[in-house]
Amino acid sequence: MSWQLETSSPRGLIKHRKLLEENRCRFLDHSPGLQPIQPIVYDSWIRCRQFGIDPRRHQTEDPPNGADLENIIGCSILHKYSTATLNELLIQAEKTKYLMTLCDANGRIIYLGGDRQVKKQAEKMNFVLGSCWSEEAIGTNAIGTSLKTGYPVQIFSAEHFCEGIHDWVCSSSPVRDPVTKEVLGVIDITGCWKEAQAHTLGLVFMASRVIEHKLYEQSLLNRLQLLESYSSFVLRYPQNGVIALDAVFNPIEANLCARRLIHNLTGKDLETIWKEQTFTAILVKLHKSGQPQEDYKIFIEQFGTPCLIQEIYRGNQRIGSILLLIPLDQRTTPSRALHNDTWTKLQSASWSKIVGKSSKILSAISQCNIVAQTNVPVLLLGESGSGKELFAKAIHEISDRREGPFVALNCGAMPNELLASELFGYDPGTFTGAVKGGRKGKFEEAHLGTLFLDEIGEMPLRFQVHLLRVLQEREIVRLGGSTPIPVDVKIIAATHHNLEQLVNDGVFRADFYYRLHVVSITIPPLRERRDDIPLLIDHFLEQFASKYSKPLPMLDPQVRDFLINAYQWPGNVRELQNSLERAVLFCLNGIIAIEDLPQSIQKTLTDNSSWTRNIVSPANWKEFTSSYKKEVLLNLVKESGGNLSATARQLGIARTTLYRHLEKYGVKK
Ligand SMILES: Nc1ncnc2c1ncn2[C@@H]1O[C@H](COP(=O)(O)OP(=O)(O)OP(=O)(O)O)[C@@H](O)[C@H]1O
Repeated sequence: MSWQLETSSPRGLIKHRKLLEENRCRFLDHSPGLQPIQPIVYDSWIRCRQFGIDPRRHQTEDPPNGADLENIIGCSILHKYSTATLNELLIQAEKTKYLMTLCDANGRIIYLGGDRQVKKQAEKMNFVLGSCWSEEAIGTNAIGTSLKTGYPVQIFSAEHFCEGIHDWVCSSSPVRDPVTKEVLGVIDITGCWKEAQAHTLGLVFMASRVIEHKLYEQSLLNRLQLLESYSSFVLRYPQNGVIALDAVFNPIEANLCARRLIHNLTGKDLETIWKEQTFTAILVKLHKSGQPQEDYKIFIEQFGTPCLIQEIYRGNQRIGSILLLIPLDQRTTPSRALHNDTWTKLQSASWSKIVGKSSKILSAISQCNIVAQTNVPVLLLGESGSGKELFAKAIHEISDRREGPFVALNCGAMPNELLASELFGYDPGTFTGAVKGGRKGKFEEAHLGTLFLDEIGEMPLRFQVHLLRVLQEREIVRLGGSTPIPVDVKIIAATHHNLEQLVNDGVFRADFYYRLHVVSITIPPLRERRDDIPLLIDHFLEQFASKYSKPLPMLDPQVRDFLINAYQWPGNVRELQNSLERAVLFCLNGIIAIEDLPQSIQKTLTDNSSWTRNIVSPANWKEFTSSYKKEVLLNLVKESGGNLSATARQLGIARTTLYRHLEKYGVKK
């Protein structure tokens, strides 16, 4: 039988169909009439004819060499975020004698797993890591056809265009980019045709959905990081136009300065001019033609002003860029600044008062950078002494209200009867003994600025409704008065309580909670960001040495290790600050010993065995410094009576790893 004829025309296809009929085609079993072949297969065969593929082929081309392949896989974002899901599914695939693959947008296999025997058989058609399964390479097959059409497909036995693949059934589903919707690759399950199951297609479809969801989560994180960079630019270059562009150069955010500048120069708004002038395409072309650089200068004629582009990366993935428009009168300044900067640590002067470099504190700072640009209420959550007020002040200082007042009120420290007059003020003659001309309340004092309401969880229930009304109507009425006074105030509230719990307990109004909770930012307790402790110690030692005109003292290394790695800091930064102030005052010979610290800390340190037991866990072992690790190892081995298995268990490490550690840190049994 001549294969040449079979696919050259629709008639030929019918002949091909005959071949299927003689061989194996489940579609014929069910519909012996007119539609024996899936239309998707029919269309694919026609394409294969056009590509000039020889239907007698038995295998696809060889994969690229090891290094090239490693490079392809290493650069694949799809691979990075799919492997965990595929590994889970692989268990099922292996049991049912199937192979599971992930292919990139070119049809190249970048992940392959499954039953060893089946893998061996599949090698005959070059179904191996790195080989290409596009339609152009090997004709109709689920991987290539799914890529070509963008649909999930199952290709069964003789539906494959090439003879060498007729013993197989494969099911593939495309994975799309959650933002651009472009097909990034396909998930495929391949097995022997005799083991065919219609529901395999459902399985790959679900797998592709799960992976798309993971990619979506990542795209949200990318977007968050891009907006953080954007906020840093806005803060750093308040006189410049700043535009955030996504990975394919679409504008997603722009400051007022950029919008005004573009409108003045072009008479159109940013989005319109961007579309009309096809800037996206121009920038993509420019990006592709140039050497990969972190930042570069371009001239956009339509804006009539030089621009700088800063590429933004998350790990090694380019997630977007920031476009900085430089007005003609300050052409050189930002450019010089751009090149001098490290770009990654863009913190304004206000943040420099907040000591810390842990990821948790940096993430809180970034969130504050974003909310500072808006007028929505902010709720700061965190234990007492963790720095909520410091953050509230910083938000105020970087917002465009910084010229206005920052007014703080501790709702917990205020007697209930005085709360109303403190917040809303009173008119003359309201109380006996009150100030004669009446008095402004905190809201009026904070007009055009920020009102920080500390310990909001302590606010009496019946009073919350008044505050809610002010938040909604943006005006107050003084006690004893009747004229509404408009107030333009940004509210930052703070609490160490779990407000949701208070709402459930009926002591906090749900409507007030939701009004405050538009944006909540958590300031983590000090024990959860131990990276910050050494910085804070050094900062406070310097601060108090200078305050009391003493030489900079040294902290006993063992005490320092204990404070950094083990102590739980229930009073957070305030406790650390107060402890070190006391220590600087009382220490002798310039060395701070354990006796110079408060009793509570001394007691925990001397009760050595209990803190070792309580504090050491598999989760925090990795965070300890080397000298402290030795200390911990010694204590644990001692406590366990030399039982190394028990010690390894407590640390969550293997016995062999424990031996290595004991040797490394010089602990002898
Ligand atoms: N990251 C930090 N860097 C430097 N000082 C800090 C930091 N965090 C807090 N502090 C200092 O610790 C002290 C306590 O901080 P702050 O008053 O802001 O905490 P708080 O969470 O508002 O406490 P409370 O809930 O008890 O009112 C302040 O003196 C503050 O300056």
